[in-house]
Amino acid sequence: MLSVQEAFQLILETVKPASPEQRTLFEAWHCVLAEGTVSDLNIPPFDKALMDGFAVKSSDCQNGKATLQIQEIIYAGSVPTISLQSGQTSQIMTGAPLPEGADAVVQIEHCQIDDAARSVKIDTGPVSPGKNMLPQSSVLEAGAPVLAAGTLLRPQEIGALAETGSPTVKVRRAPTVAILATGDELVAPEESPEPGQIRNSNEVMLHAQILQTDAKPQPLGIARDERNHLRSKIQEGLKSDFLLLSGGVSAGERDLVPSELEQAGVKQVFHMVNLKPGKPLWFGILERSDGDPCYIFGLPGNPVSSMVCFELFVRTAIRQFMGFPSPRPQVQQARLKNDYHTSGNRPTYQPARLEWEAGESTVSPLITMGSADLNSTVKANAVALFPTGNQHYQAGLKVDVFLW
Ligand SMILES: Nc1nc2c(c(=O)[nH]1)N[C@H]1C(S)=C(S)[C@@H](COP(=O)(O)OP(=O)(O)OC[C@H]3O[C@@H](n4cnc5c(N)ncnc54)[C@H](O)[C@@H]3O)O[C@H]1N2
Ligand code: MOO
Repeated sequence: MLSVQEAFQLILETVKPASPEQRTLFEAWHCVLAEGTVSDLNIPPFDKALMDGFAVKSSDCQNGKATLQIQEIIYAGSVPTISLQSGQTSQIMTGAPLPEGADAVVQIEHCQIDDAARSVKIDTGPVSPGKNMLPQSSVLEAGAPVLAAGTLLRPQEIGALAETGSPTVKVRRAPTVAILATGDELVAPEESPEPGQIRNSNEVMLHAQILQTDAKPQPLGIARDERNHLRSKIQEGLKSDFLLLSGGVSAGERDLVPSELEQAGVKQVFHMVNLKPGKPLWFGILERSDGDPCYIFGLPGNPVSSMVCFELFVRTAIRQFMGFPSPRPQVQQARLKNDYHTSGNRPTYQPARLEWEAGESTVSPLITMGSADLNSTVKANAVALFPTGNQHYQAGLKVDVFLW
């Protein structure tokens, strides 16, 4: 059976990043840059005052006291017209360009203006060159790289792009993701299940998981375990960039999903991965006539299996589509808080509680009734990874975890 790492590899080889598109900065939040950007100007573009006060030659104020002749007032947005000689100063506002000859700014709070004499008396500590000013291009030089391809655009990156002359950027879009829950036993969450029925929790859960990736969920409701109904719902879902089916992928007589996907022209990439929960995971691709493929995941119906498979594999595929340079889940290490015992013939991905204690991460795998026990995941904020086999792990050992 395919290992988790092999499954990741096949997903990354199959899913192609979306074609880049140009977007304004108002539409680019949480997109991934498809091309690196450079600054079109020096940052700051001029020697810039960082305080309201007086632009001075620091050599005039070395003992912190001076009386200087005022030349002009320089506001933010204006350009100084007089270069300072020794004994001269110009009043300046935060953000305004320093006049030639000035190399420091003294805060207005340390200045006493004599309007009649057009002079100012400064009484401050020693003034060193560069005080209260930001030299031209000290942050960035024109032509210097600002952001690399693959960068996720958070608010600070969007601000930096605006500052450096990239009002539109090439990004990759997030995909549309159709959700199709399958099963005769399912009823909507607002209904009271009859004997043998259960509520469709996977659809809304997948909807929320998709939103967490920034992709656009498209819920299609429930497909019954009947070929014609499933077939028409699958056709609807194949119009999206991704189609997630939940249930009907293992070995039951009404597990129609793999054969119906094949019937719809979907090429299977893999079926069955060696992990617990999530073994019956199915993945394939449809090369559509419009040129854009649809990527299809058949997620196991058990809610915890569906959730874990999404976090591991679907999230990775969506991140690959969006152009993230490292689409796989970020694994970190934490110390086991208590002894833990594993059994079974598959690597286990166990819902767990990660905490920060005494300066390090600790992890407590949660007691669960298995892949149908969604309730145990409510207390979890992480998944702990344990290899195959009957194994005793002592408290204090470091184990791999990822957040969810
Ligand atoms: N003979 C075998 N039987 C099973 C195997 C196997 O290898 N051989 N694998 C088991 C494993 S592991 C899993 S996981 C499940 C996955 O089965 P399916 O993907 O075919 O899912 P279903 O049988 O349709 O449902 C399983 C379980 O989940 C409930 N379910 C389904 N959809 C939803 C939903 N939308 N919301 C909430 N709960 C849902 C469903 O009622 C079942 O209880 O197969 C094992 N069997
Ligand atoms: O792999 Mo299944 O998902 O254990 O229950």
